[in-house]
Amino acid sequence: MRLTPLGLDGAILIEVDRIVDARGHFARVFCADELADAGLDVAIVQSSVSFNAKSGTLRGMHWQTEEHAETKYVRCTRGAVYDAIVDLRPQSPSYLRWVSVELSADNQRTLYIPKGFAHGFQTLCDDTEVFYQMTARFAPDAARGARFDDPAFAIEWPAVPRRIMSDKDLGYPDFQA
Ligand SMILES: Cc1cn([C@H]2C[C@H](O)[C@@H](COP(=O)(O)OP(=O)(O)O[C@H]3O[C@@H](C)C(=O)[C@@H](O)[C@H]3O)O2)c(=O)[nH]c1=O
Repeated sequence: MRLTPLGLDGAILIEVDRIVDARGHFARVFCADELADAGLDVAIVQSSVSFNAKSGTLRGMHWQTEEHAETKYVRCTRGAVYDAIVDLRPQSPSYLRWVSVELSADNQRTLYIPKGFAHGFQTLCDDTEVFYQMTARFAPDAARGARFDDPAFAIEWPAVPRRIMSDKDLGYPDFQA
């Protein structure tokens, strides 16, 4: 695996090294020992799948507060997404900055998102599946969100003819820094 820092403190892009043969290829996408040696949090307690029927579906921006804060490993296992994260840790050198990466079934990348970040994605094609693993269990009372177009972050999203979003995600008030 190859680990590349993304410019926001602690956020990392994990890429695979493919071992190719006549059948196709093999690649490791997660190794607790190797990732822990690199300083990553590997204490995964839940994994979830998000299926998105239509291109232009946007979920986010989401996080959990305080003791429920979660590190996430995010992969796209079918189709492709534009994935965006925002550093919401006030003490961080990258506070309120965002980055995006394209994750797809083809590129087999994993986005490592530390605790204290908001996370969201927009699908780039129909029938897209996102698989993600977390180090904290889902805690609805600790779940928080910010609007994808919040001016405090000004994330640049790919243009789409129509964005498909939940009412919850459309309704967050402006983020209060
Ligand atoms: C996230 C989550 C939701 N749910 C339920 C709550 C609700 O009834 C239904 C759909 O929830 P949501 O609308 O919040 O799902 P969704 O918008 O897909 O939420 C996800 O968005 C991405 C961007 C993330 O980063 C994830 O951590 C998660 O917050 O599933 C669970 O039971 N467990 C979970 O872990």
